[in-house]
Parts: sequence; structure tokens; C-alpha cells
Amino acid sequence: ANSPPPRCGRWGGASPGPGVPLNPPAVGVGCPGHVRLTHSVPAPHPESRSRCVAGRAGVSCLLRAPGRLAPRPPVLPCGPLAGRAAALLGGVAVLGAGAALARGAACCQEAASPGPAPAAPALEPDFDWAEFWTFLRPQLLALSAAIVFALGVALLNIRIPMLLGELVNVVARCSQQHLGNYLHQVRRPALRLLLLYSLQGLLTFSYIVLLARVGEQVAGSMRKTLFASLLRQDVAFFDANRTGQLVNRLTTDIQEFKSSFKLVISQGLRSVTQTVGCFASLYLLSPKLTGLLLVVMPSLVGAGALIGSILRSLSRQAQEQVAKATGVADEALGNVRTVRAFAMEDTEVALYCHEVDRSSQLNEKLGVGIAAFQGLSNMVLNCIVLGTIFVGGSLMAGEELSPGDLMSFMVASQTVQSPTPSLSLQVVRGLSAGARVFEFMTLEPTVSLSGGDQIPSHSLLGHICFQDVCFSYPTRPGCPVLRNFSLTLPPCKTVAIVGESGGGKSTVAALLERFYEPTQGAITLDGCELCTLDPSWLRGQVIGFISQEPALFGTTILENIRFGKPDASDAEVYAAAQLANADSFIRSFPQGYGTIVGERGVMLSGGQKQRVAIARALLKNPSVLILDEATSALDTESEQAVQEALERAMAGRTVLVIAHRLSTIQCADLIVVLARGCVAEAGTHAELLRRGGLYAELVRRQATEQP
Ligand SMILES: Nc1ncnc2c1ncn2[C@@H]1O[C@H](COP(=O)(O)OP(=O)(O)OP(=O)(O)O)[C@@H](O)[C@H]1O
Repeated sequence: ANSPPPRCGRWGGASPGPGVPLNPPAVGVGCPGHVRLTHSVPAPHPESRSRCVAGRAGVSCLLRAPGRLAPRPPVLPCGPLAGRAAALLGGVAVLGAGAALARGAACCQEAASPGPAPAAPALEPDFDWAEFWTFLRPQLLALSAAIVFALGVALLNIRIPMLLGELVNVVARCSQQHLGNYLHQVRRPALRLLLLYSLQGLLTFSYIVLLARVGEQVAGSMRKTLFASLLRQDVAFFDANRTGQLVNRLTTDIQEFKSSFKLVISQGLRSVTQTVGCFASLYLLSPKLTGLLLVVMPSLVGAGALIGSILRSLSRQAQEQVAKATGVADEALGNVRTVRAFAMEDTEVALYCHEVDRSSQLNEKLGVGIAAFQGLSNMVLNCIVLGTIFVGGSLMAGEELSPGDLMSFMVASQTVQSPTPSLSLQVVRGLSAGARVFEFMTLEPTVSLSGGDQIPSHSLLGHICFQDVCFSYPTRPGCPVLRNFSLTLPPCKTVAIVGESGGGKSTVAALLERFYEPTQGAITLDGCELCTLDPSWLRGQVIGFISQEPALFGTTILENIRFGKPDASDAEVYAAAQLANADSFIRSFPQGYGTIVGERGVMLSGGQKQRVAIARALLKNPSVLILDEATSALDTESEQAVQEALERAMAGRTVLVIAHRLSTIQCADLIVVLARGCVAEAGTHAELLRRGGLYAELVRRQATEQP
């Protein structure tokens, strides 16, 4: 009855409406002087209040701490089939045949087992064999040895049924002819069998160890390369892909690929060798019985392939549904404070139950399919065993076949049939998982992380110009956010951008950080176009960015501050913290700078987090500082501490302030009102008030909204 609300668009931002560009001239200020920001009007803008709740949930943060999901335990290849021969001696060939299919069924079941949310791309990417080869090549020696050992096991599996037949013949002869020296007669074939079993055990141990090593090395390198590749991608890439999907590629997909790879080498190679070898042995044992098998086998394999493809598709649907359910849980748990704040626990539980129920239905359907497949296969395989005994018995009666040959035939024919169903399913799953991993591994970002010119620190002024910049987000190419936007930020001056929500203020900061490239126009730093400058130098040494919702990592305060400059000494960290007004509160903690801040800094207050973030930004001593609504999420008391820190931090730097609370930017050298993607008004606070335009209207509105 309580059908849950659709999830799409829950966190979606409003798209900008069509705007009329005003095309104002480029604006700037020239008078030098120290700037102090005041905070005389503490009343928050209503938008700021709403951000205070949503922002804490991490919805609008620019930086996110990477999620960590524990990988599933590795799946070892299935064991050899040698035990089956002994079982057959006791006349339980039926169970042996069923066991092989049960493994196939188990693989299907595992396929549908819960895991982290997988990616759901519209089109399945192709598997990149060339890329795969680069990971495999360093492991070639170990892999070759593993293959040789696995082939050795396969050859022994062909040979063992023959020896079993010989042993049965000896046993039959002894019992028929009542030979007294039974032990003497069976000793030789039994010892040979024992030797082969031992060798088979040793080879099996060796190839599994080697394959585990190769699998881990390949998977490890793939994980490292994929992670490095993901971190290199453009910010737009992260707009388009959910974190859960990306983490899934790093964990589940690589795990799946590794399991399939190992299974293909261990079982696939063995089964091909065994099938060819066993058919040859079967033909030598009895051409007539082999002919019978050849008539039945193709139809069995065909039917198996058909049912297998239906099961695979069901398995994929079930896996996607499980991922959907996991996604709902992931989102709710990740935003638990927002869920709590809105008393949405029951709705979230209902939503999760809905997805889990659908997943259970699909998995039950899959279970029915697997059961039918297994039941039918068991019946057919047992009929083959029965047919073999029936036809073989009549051949034995005509003395065309010995009991030992019949035994060998039955064991060898089971070896041929066993590995097929689970393997084909696993190969398909492994290839699609591998294709998803390689898809992002080979993706090249449009802006590389490093490379380009650097301005020597002694001549760096921090003079920034936006010249007729037009911009649309790559995920919304038809919606222009900035239209012929022009602005100059003179060195060591503070320029504030104000305007309606969604007007493009944060976008200006994102372009300056080169998170995105302008669609048209240019941005220059001291006359050099940003696109010619080294992005890692620009972000690492020139620009300090402090956002409304600072993203901290779940480690110590010291390490969080040092994130701004990894080679900074402890003394430098303490100095930055003092400048950021953070040193005293950090030292008041029992562990001081060694205090763990919790996931995304959850164990610190908003104001404390912000001051740690300011210290982190100041540690690199940036020439340009961007403050993106840095105090709007704070209460008056915290704001005061942060504001003091910011004022100290701004001295002697070019500063771009994005503000909602107009009270905080009254002393800026230049205030720019952004409307519909371009500069609608520009001037000092006093000038703009005198003009009585948009800015004056904003000030008036904020004043009346004060409690
Ligand atoms: N990553 C993104 N992908 C697509 N569109 C975006 C993205 N970020 C912002 N937008 C859109 O761009 C427009 C400008 O957003 P921006 O965040 O720059 O506005 P703003 O003036 O800073 O707003 P606010 O004051 O509410 O923070 C909005 O319509 C928003 O929906």
C-alpha cells in the first residue's frame, strides 16, 4: 500500500532557466590595501539554513572521502575429479555426475549473491584483450608452469580410468578363478594407481598455488591501475558516475574476473584436454559404446547451452536487482543523518524491502531454473550410465568388452561430461566483468593531471582574468551556466561574487580550479592561459580552495592538515593551524593533533572541520584563495572563529569569495552580482547600494529576512 517514492532526481539540482545575457564589460579594481571582512549582520540567508542540513549529509560537497568496501574472499578453483572413480567402483556414478552439475548450480547461485552495487552501463563494453595481455605478461612464467601442471592433472585423469579398469580386471579374474595370491596380483596395479593419485595430488597442489599467485598479482595490478586511472579522470566523469559503481569495479568486478580467469585455466584447460584424451581412450576401449555416446552428447550439450543461456540472463537480472537493493541501503546508511533528521527511517526500510523482495523473486526464479536444469541433467546423465551398463553388459556377454573396460569407460565418460555448464557461465561473467574494468582503465581524461608551464614563484602575482567565458556542464550540454562571463581579479585583492542560487557562482570557482574547461573564452593567470599551465602545480601550489562543506579524511587531524603539503614538517602544520584559529581547539583534545576525526570528519563540529580545512589550504601558502561559502554552514559562534581565521588567511593573496551572507563581503574590493550566467552589476558595497539595483535588492531582502 505504501509504495515507495521513485529515487531518481532525489538529489538532482535545478537546471538554469533560459536567461538574457547582459554582456557587461570586464570589471576590476585597482586600489591596493588590506581587506577586512565584517560579520556585523549575523542573520543567515534562508538558503544557507537549508544547506546547513543537506550540506552536512555530504550532498553538495566537492571533495569526497573514497568509500572502502571489503573484497569478497577469493574463490579457489574446484578440485580434481579423481575421487569420483572410487565412488563409481561402489556403483554411485549417479552422484558423481550430479556433483558436477551441482557445481554449475552453485556458480549460478553465487552469481546472484549480494555484493556492492555494480555498474549498470547502457551498453556492455568489449573485453580489451591487448590491455589484459599487459597484466598477464609479467606472470607468464608462473602461468606457463601452472598450465603445464594443470595439463599434467588432465593427462592423469585420462590415464587413471584405464588403470582402474586394469585393477577391476585383476579383481574380477581373482574372484572368478579363485586365485590364492590375491594380494600379490593386485599389488602392482594398485601401487601404480596410488603413485598416479599422489602425483595428481602434487600437481593439483602446485597448479592451484601458482594460479592463486598469478590471479592475485594480476588482480592486484589491475586494481592499482584502475584506481590510479579513476583518480586521473575529469571531475565531469565523477558527475556522471556514482561512487558505488566505481568502487564496484575496483572490488566485485575484479574479483569476478580473477575467479573466472583461474577457473578457465584450471578447469577449462583440463576439461578440453580431458575431453579430447578421454574420447580417444573411449574409442580405443569400445568404438561401439563411443558411437552411442557421440549420438547422445551433442543433443545434451545443445540443450545444456540453451538452458544455460536462459539461466545466465536470469542470473544477470538477479545480480542487477541485488545491486539496486544494495544501492538503496548504501545511500540510506551514507546519509543516515539526513534520514534521521527527516524521520524517514520507515520509508527507507520500505524502499529497501521493496527492492529486496524483487531481488528474492528473481533469485527464486533463478533457483527454479537451476533446479530444473540440474534435475533434467541428472536424469539424462544417469540414463547414459544406465545405457552404458545396458549396452556394455551385452558387449561383455559377447566377450567384446571386459568388466574392467566397462569400468574404465564409465569413469572416462564421466570425466568428459563434468566441467561444461559452470564453466560457460563463469566465462561469460568473467568477460563482462573484465570488460567493465578495462573500460575505465583505458579512459583518457580531457585534462591531464600534470604537464604544462609553471610560473616561477618569485614572479607569480595572482592576477586572474575571465575573458568572455561561456560554459555548460558536460552532463548538461544544452544548459549554459556562464554566458560571456568576464571578470578580473587583481593581485592581492578580494573579489566577491553574489547572486541568486544556481546563478553559477560555484561554477566560476570550479573553472578557476580547472575542474572543468570553458566551452568558450579564456581564463588567464598573470597573462598565461590556464590551459597552458600545469594543473597539478596550479592546484597544489597556487590555489587554495575552501568550500562550504569541507571534506576531511577518516584519519588524524595532523594527517588531514598535511594533505595540503605532504612534505610539510610538524612545525609547519602547527603554524598553519595557528593561522587558521585551530591550534587551541586541537590541543584541547586528549590526543591533540593525533585525534582521529572519523569518517568525513564526523567527530568534529562544523566550525572545527572548517578550521582544519583552512589550515590544510594555508599549509601550501597559496597565492590565490577561493572561499566558496566557507562560513554559510556555520552558526554565529563558529562563524566568528572561522571568519577570523579567514581574514588572516586572506591577507596578501588574491581572493575569490562566493557568498550568500552579504554581511561577510561588505569590505571586498569588488562585489560582482552574477545573474543568469553573466555579470549583472559590479562595484564596491557602497557603490552598489547607491545604484539601487540587484545588489541593493539582495541586501534589502536579507535584512528583512533577519529574525
Ligand atoms: N556538476 C554539475 N553538473 C551539472 N550541472 C551542474 C553541476 N553543478 C552545478 N550545476 C548546475 O549549474 C548551475 C549553477 O550552479 P552553481 O553551483 O554554480 O550555482 P551557485 O550560484 O553556486 O548556486 P548556490 O548559491 O545555490 O550554491 C545550476 O543550475 C546547477 O544545477
